[in-house]
Amino acid sequence: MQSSLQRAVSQFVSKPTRVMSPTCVERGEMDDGKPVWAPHPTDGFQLGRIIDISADSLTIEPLNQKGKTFQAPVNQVFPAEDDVNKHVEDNCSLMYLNEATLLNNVRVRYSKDKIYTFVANILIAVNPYCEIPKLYSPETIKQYQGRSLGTLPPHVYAIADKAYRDMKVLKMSQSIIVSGESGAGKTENTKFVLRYLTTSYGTGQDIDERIVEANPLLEAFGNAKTVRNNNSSRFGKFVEIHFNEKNAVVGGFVSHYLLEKSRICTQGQEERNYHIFYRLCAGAPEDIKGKFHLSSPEAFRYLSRGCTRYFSTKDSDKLVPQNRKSPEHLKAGPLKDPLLDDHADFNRMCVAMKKIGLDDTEKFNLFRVVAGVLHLGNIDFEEAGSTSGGCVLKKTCGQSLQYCAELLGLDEEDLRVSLTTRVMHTTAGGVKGTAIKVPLKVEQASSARDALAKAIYSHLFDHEQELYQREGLGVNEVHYVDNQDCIDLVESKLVGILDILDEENRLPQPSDQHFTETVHSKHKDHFRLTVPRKSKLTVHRNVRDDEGFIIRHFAGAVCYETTQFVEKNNDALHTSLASLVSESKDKFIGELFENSNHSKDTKQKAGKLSFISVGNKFKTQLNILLEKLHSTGSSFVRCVKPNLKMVGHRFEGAQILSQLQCSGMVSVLDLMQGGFPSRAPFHELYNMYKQYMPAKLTRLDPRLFCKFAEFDQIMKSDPDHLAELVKRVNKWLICSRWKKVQWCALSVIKLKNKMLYRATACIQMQKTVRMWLCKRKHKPRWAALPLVFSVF
Ligand SMILES: Nc1ncnc2c1ncn2[C@@H]1O[C@H](COP(=O)(O)OP(=O)(O)OP(=O)(O)O)[C@@H](O)[C@H]1O
Repeated sequence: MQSSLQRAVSQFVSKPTRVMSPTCVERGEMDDGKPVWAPHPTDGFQLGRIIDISADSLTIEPLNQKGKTFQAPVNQVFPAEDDVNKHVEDNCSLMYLNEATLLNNVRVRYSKDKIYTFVANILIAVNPYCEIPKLYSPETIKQYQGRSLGTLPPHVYAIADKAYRDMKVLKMSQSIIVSGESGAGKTENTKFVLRYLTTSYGTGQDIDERIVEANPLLEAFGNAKTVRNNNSSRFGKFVEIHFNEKNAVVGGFVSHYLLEKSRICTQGQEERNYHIFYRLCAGAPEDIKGKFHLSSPEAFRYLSRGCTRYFSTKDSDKLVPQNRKSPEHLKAGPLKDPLLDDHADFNRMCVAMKKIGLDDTEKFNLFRVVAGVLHLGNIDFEEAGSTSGGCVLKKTCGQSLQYCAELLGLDEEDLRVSLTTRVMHTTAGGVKGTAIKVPLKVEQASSARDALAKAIYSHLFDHEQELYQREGLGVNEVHYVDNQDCIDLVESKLVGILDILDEENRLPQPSDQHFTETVHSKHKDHFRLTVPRKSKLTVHRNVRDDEGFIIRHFAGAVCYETTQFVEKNNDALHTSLASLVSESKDKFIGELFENSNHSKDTKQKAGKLSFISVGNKFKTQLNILLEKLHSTGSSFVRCVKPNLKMVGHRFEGAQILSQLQCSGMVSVLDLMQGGFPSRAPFHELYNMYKQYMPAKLTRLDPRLFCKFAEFDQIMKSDPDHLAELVKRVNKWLICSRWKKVQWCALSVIKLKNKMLYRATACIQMQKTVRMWLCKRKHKPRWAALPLVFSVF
């Protein structure tokens, strides 16, 4: 491998001949018969030869299909490397930097189980969907400690170590931003970063363990199977690791934002609710199962409408009693995933709970509430048949009501009444403030039940987090960012989609259709917003204009179907239910709702079903996250999902290419066109790094100082290599000075020769001019001489 010093020197001094984004045609390379990368519908790019060119397209003959040709736009054809099977650790060391060579490099590396690739200091991580031997072993962790980027093969550990060293040296907090689509590997890579930092730079105390162990519990309550990812995190996460003045890990801070609450009550047919529900059903010991009246997922409305199969292996499937399996599971068998196993994960989760300091009672309480939510979902309503227009509980639901009340510590009758009526306080006429009970219709009671389930579960989710805080791991809430004009469309005051939605929620009779129509009418000419029928996809074209809208995001167009938007935007729980749970005689449930806004708000605004905007919460959280990120240095990991089938060793080029484009990697390559991976004024770099350089080097002029090396390599935090590096830099400096001296001597000689030449030329010119002047002066006399001679 080329040493990084050499890389740095070649980058700044001799400037490698790189050919960048201009197409091969623009550079006149088309007629030398070299292979080029041309678009391919599924592979992203294919190798071919240019046969002909027209004004804006090229005729390409694929290398593997001689005689067949196709047309490709000029700007989508790129030069290929001479050896297309060659791969490099840092994509920037390729001769041609373009999206096709990037995709090919990532492809070749992926085929050799090299899932990580650098593009300068950004790490691309392709999800292998299988275990790669030794990739994350303790030995590998050791190898990366204190080693600079580029000295070892690309790895998420290298990024973690760089962030750690930057924090140590620059005395500034660092962020590692891990991005990618669902299932691309963000959670896994974040876990590896945590494991790396706590293993390498922990204090050896159990706080390190707790930071890592916090994950299984968070995942159990916040992750679910979706069609795109078996273990999809349905909440945003911002994990902080705190270091003391000796740069050792002393604590952590897990921030989360907006759990997907709708999943608690409904899921798509092939999706599941949160893992915890299935783990409890599959793995709970018989005594817990009995106490919490658990059975198969099929028996619970909140689980039965989605996929009811467990994740298990051949062996663990035998450990799950038959009566806990749904007919669907018995028929189709278990779901398979190398990292998921509901039965075993239940036990793993119990161990993790113990490790983070939860005792048996706390564990029992968590499970009890989860079971309570399941039984709550089974409560059903029917019309009362009286003139009140209200509803009553279905007779068959008596047991669910009893179990639910028992598990949540509520009075059975109170729960029944609170689910079927709403308390209103009179504001006019009669005695002001008199409470009256308004009967609820079947749909209203069902919505109230679901709202209660969501509120209980999300409070439970927040309450885990509080436990971490108590144990030295904290919580707060944040959100994520997108590009500016889209953000304005969504966020701006009054006309932004979120504000339009809030406005709709405040109407006496809000509706999803009216909200959608308002969005379209307020943004009729907005470039980023359009109606579903203009979509390229048939499935979107079937959506009516008042049922959705399309936003053209940077990453591509997304069709938002607006059914349930109004409902999802309201976090409020009606008064009677909110006070019912907050006054539960069960201490644990009481605590869950103790400091909740619901109880405060609903008391204050009694009389109306208050509105708590989910969208607004989102905005606030986003700003908090942005502020945090602004105050830190950043490193980036771009995760890539290799295929939609979620299997190993399958590289679907076209969709990987689109992920690389959307993650900005292609733009990064364009940025590198000049050969400089990053840009900073010379004096800033000089000031930042001079204290870590030997005195000999700091005396140099900032411009020269900045020329000679990759500073990261010379940082104090790389002590093993510092002496060697300084030696090399010195050598380079001597060489470069010697070259300068040689150049100076040559220049002086050249100048002397030039001066001599000019002096001779001057004399020659003087001679010529003088002779000419003389001749002119004496010409009359000289001309008269023959006449005088002829007279004599
Ligand atoms: N480095 C890896 N090695 C082995 N398997 C991996 C790796 N990264 C991801 N996976 C597999 O891919 C699955 C999805 O990864 P992960 O949950 O990290 O995706 P994600 O980007 O966090 O998705 P979401 O946004 O839906 O939460 C994992 O459950 C695991 O099976």
